[in-house]
Amino acid sequence: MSDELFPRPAAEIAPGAVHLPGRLDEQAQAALLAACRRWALPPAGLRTVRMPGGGEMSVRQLSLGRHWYPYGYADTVVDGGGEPVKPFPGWLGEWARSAVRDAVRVAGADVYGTAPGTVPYDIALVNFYGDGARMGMHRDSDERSDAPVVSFSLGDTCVFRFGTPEGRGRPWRDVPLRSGDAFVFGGPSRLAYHGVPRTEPGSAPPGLGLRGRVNVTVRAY
Ligand SMILES: O=C(O)CCC(=O)C(=O)O
Ligand SMILES: [Fe+2]
Repeated sequence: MSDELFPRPAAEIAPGAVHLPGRLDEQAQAALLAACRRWALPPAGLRTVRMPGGGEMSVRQLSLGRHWYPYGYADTVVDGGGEPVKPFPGWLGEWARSAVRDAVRVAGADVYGTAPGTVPYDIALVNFYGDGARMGMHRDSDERSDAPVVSFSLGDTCVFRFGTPEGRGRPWRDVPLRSGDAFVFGGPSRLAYHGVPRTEPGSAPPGLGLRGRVNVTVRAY
């Protein structure tokens, strides 16, 4: 990005886990945020997720293509009002495939198996982090597909903690994700534990007009 003091290079954080800084330019960030604001409206809009143990996630969420609930996918908001989930937009799948093609340039042609750029992405989870929201260490393991997960970040910078498939503890790496960054994890890291221990309130680019952080993770079922 043009306002970087030092350029942040693309980096492989763990085998098959690639940070792509500045993947979305200002215009693409604004377009994705505008779409998130439309998707956040009811029906099947932004909601507070209740965990089976009775607690609530501090991150508010919505789904596209398939509705995620703890722990599975459904066609309707089965743990809420029962509405059909909003469709997954084809352009978002194209953005994800394009990020995977870039990740392959960093991590190597074989890391995600064959033809990573042709993955039929059909699900997105949109996460909204207000001040103080966080996401505990978890694996994205409710999908049947082993296609790489692609995440796009908007707004406040966060610390993205990326560990191993073996357990939620160390070793892990803490990667700052800024507005416009993408992060791709697949291959040997597809089921790695990851989470967001904190965001930096007020760190969003001033021009974006967002207080908080939005993350969009694109997945194949
Ligand atoms: O907010 C993030 O960067 C990560 C989100 C995440 O891990 C998820 O939605 O499963
Ligand atoms: Fe996740």
